[in-house]
Amino acid sequence: MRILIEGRPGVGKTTAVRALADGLSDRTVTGFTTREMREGGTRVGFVLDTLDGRHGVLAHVDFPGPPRVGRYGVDLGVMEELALPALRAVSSRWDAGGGLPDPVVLIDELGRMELSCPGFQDTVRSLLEAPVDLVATVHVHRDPFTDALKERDDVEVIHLSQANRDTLPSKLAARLQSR
Ligand SMILES: Nc1ncnc2c1ncn2[C@@H]1O[C@H](COP(=O)(O)OP(=O)(O)OP(=O)(O)O)[C@@H](O)[C@H]1O
Repeated sequence: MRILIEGRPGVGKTTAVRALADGLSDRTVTGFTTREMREGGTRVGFVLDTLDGRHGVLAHVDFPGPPRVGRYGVDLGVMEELALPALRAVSSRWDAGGGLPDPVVLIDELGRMELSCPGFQDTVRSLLEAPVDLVATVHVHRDPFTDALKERDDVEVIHLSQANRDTLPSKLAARLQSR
């Protein structure tokens, strides 16, 4: 199953992915979420949390970059050292055996900062060709990488809104648990 959860900024994508992860007790869940970092009411950056409890500052107004995305410098080391290992943990299953059993990969999100890491784009492409279930959040605006994913026949796009954000995680969990 390959699912993209598409939603506008702040609609509840991270909250939905965390709720989905909590609902997948029968599956091995791996991946990451990203959340805002605030100081005195102002957003100063983004923190990346892996689903196995590691975290790092992915982007910050004080980081020089490169790359820079908007006001933020991105620390690609956080993608390479935290995000990519969390995603590649499943890959040994088809490359060499011995990877995670019955994995579901959760990615929050396929955003501009994350996609500024070339290795991340490659890893997502590999995951889409692999025998793993994948659920990723994605922004609504146009972008060549995410537009191509949304157009694939084997990818289901679900639009997240205030109307379905409370019920979607348990519905998706039920679909993924029963596989
Ligand atoms: N189902 C919900 N019910 C009530 N509040 C919610 C719900 N989902 C999210 N929120 C609130 O909305 C805010 C944004 O949520 P969240 O960070 O999950 O959104 P997001 O789409 O991931 O945002 P971003 O685009 O910044 O990544 C948070 O304050 C969160 O508590």
